[in-house]
Amino acid sequence: MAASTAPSHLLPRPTPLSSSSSLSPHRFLLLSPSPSSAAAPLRRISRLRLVASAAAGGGAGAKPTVLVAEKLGAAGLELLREFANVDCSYNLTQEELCTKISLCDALIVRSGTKVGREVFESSKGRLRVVGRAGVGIDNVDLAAATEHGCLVVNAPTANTVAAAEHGVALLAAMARNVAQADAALKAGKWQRNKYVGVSLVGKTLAVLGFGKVGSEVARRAKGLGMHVIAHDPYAAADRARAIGVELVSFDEALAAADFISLHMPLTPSTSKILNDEAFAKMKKGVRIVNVARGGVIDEEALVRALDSGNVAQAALDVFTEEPPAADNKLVLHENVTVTPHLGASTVEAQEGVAIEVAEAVVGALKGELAATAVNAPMVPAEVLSELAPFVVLAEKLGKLAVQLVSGGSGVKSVKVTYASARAPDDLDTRLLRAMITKGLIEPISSVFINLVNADFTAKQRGIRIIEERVVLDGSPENPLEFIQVQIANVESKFASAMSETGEISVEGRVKDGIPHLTKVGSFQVDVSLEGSLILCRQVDQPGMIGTVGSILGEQNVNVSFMSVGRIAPRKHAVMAIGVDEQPNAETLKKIGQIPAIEEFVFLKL
Ligand SMILES: NC(=O)C1=CN([C@@H]2O[C@H](COP(=O)(O)OP(=O)(O)OC[C@H]3O[C@@H](n4cnc5c(N)ncnc54)[C@H](O)[C@@H]3O)[C@@H](O)[C@H]2O)C=CC1
Ligand SMILES: O=C(O)C(=O)COP(=O)(O)O
Repeated sequence: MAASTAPSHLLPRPTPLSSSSSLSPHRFLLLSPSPSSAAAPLRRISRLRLVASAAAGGGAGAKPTVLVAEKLGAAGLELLREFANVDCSYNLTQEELCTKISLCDALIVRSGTKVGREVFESSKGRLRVVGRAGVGIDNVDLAAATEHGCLVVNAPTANTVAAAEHGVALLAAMARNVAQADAALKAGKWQRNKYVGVSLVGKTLAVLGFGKVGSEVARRAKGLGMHVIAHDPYAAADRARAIGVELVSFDEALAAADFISLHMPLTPSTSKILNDEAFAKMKKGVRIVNVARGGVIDEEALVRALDSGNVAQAALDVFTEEPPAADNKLVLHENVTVTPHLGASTVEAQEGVAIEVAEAVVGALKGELAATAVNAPMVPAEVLSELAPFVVLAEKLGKLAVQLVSGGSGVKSVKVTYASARAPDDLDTRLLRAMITKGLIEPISSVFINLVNADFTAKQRGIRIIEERVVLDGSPENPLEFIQVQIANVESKFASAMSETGEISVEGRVKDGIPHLTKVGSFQVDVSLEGSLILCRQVDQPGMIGTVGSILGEQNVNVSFMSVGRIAPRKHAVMAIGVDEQPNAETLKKIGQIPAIEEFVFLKL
């Protein structure tokens, strides 16, 4: 099936098995099960599909359209062009971007384009992927992307070394007044005394943010003979130890540093982390390098600290507002060295970033895994392939359960039970939860649910999904024995679907790779979840299967599977009948008129 015609769904990220917690901006990847239509039998499912339909808005067979809004390396463009129509339109105004975006399936930006809520709203659901050709995603409204089911991917590794090298370049250039001396000499001034610098060797460098760039800066600074300490609340001490760096508290870092280098993302908790209070805790004459984000420094406070001499020098690659205003006091300050956000701007890094982001965007449009996803969970490929049939089962159980609710709405509390012989830590249920949510919500709304927006949408609709694990004895070879979906506090249009404890209850298993419905209410059944399903409760008596089968046969409705579950012989039984075609109203009426049939329901899978 062409990627452009594949239906797609996304799946959620690993969280504890407790609730439908909202997605947080962390690495992820999206998936959707292979098409579940008759054209793509479940038996053939070999892997899950990622996010988005490449054809969104483009019609069957149409190539997706990728808008590249900032300059991208040639190798990345080439990769994109093999798969998509590529529109390179640089320097768009917000208005132009919003106009164009409704015709695009993917958007690629660097740090210079603000991808705010209005962009997602203007896309009218067509935009499936935003690719950030770099690390920082502070210019992308992740909450809005998630709400609109749009995957955000970045290129987190290809510019690490470039950013670290730029940090070290600024550190050395600042310490030796390279930029100032260069400008003076070009202006005809030979000022050897004015530009006496300070040495790096033996000085203490505090790296704030010990991630990819921070640790590469630390490694290089060690090579320059500096004593390196780092502050990062989330970094592992052994990783720091391995390169001879001591992790310290924020205040300890500020107090001990001769040089401070910033390498954390801009988030609400790092915004203006270097402010008046922080500058007051630093050694007098400290020197600061920022190749992270302008917003992590309170720029006005830095001007004050520079003017007072508390901070001797700063070297800045990034600014709160980019480009900064012509009269920006930091840019004009004689003790500040500036570059125009060049950290990632090496030939090598830009080629690498372009390839990294193009691969992620194309992969996401094809429905493959996005290892660099930012607003959905990342699930290892081997976990995905193992879970594939269970993911299909999860969606179908959600779909069945919600169709059994009378009135079709009012679902507020859903309990999902996963029965498995595996240790709880060894079963990632995020995908399953997302697909159950998809199954529950899509039949009763017009919202498209994917891995990105499943938890958000459930929460928004007031649906609480409680997950529970039943740990079974036996071989943990299969990830799951069964999944049970129960909807509480609702009535059912098929009373037999109610469990003894009063919830609508459906249970399923995977048999030979095929999802099966194995229990409805308290009745055991066994019907493969393909096509559609008729559930009947009848008096258990001979000839029922034949009677119903011949009514369906009269309308040429093919029965794929039949199973009868009964509580006791000659009492009540529930018959589950899988059908390839949808019976018409007349046929369903005839089934309902069979005297022994007490109730029945037709369910679409
Ligand atoms: N100037 C430029 O052109 C470039 C800038 N960057 C920026 O550099 C920064 C770091 O990038 P990477 O190292 O690739 O990211 P990363 O995600 O590998 O590392 C960031 C680190 O900051 C830490 N962190 C988060 N909150 C913190 C806090 N309150 N205090 C201390 N540490 C905290 C995280 O735990 C993480 O270890 C990002 O802001 C990125 O946008 C990255 C590449 C190029
Ligand atoms: O990767 C990052 O976070 C950067 O800051 C690089 O930004 P750029 O892609 O050069 O606009």
